Amino acid sequence: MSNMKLNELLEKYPYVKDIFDSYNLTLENLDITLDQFLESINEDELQEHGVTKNEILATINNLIEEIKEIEEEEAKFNVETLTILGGFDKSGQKEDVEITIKKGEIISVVGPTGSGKSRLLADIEWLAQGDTNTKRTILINGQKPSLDFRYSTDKKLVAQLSQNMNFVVDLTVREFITLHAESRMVLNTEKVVQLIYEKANELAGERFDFDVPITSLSGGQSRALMIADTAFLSKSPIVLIDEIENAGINRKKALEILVSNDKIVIMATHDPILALLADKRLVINNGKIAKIIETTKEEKEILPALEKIDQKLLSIRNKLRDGFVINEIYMEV
Ligand SMILES: Nc1ncnc2c1ncn2[C@@H]1O[C@H](COP(=O)(O)OP(=O)(O)OP(=O)(O)O)[C@@H](O)[C@H]1O
Repeated sequence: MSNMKLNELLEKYPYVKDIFDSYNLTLENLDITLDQFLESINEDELQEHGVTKNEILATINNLIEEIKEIEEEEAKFNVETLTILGGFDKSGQKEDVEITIKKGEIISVVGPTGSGKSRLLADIEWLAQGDTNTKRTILINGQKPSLDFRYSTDKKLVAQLSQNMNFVVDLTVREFITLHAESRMVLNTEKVVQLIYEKANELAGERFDFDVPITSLSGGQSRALMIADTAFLSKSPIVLIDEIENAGINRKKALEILVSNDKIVIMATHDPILALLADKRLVINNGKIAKIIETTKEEKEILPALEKIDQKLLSIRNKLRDGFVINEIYMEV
């Protein structure tokens, strides 16, 4: 380590810069080794900070060890595919499916109320191994996953945005996001915190302040916050979304920020727009995946028309909310 040039060291481990900054050490020439740099530091300068060269070196080594451990953990996190092996429907009939979802795909889950959409998401979240009421099995990269992921609170393979988000901790919005960003060791915490706050407000119907307690947020605002938080801070490669449409938030924007090339997004929905935004939809009936439909080109083409109808409905809803009487102008679709 001490033989590494500063520019290589900082490129590989940018956090090391924070250690130098904390001792007010200016890095002028990055083309020298860490050893040479430490040798060049004035002893008096170090005494001011009550630290020795060896202690600085040890701090750097510890930090790098921690980063390596995090990177090894993250490698276990790489999900190329997720496979659902069918179990049994509500009547005990075999669910004859095997579906493999690839990284970068968006899948919607549709079906009547009570048909088993949330159950499918729960099976995925639990990484079911024939041990839920559906008897489904979930494989990751074609294999049985480590079930440690079930109980891990910080290293979750699956991030779940469920229908009800109730906060119980006594933190402000700013404190909540900052705490999470710090635990994720993101660079530029302040910037990320600001970004999440802004995005959450874009998604939420009504704006909320940075310094309000999270317990005072409305259902829609809480979900908007969790969506933005998941989008920018969660490393989970699989994101499950359960009925985003009921929260009164901007659904399309929410999906835009959640979807990224290296994630699998699976959402249960009653909303035709969200359903058609997906690459494929799983149709659930009586507790089983009854059909797997690839979204057709024609279906994608009718999306703008559907969005127009949706906008119209939204504006009528807002007029009603604001106490207006609806007249013919608003009824023209
Ligand atoms: N294959 C199955 N075998 C046994 N029970 C099942 C199966 N699939 C779903 N269920 C059960 O059926 C009930 C309704 O399922 P679920 O809540 O998932 O429906 P849903 O489609 O999400 O409904 P909604 O649209 O109202 O949210 C749950 O109790 C669930 O555990």
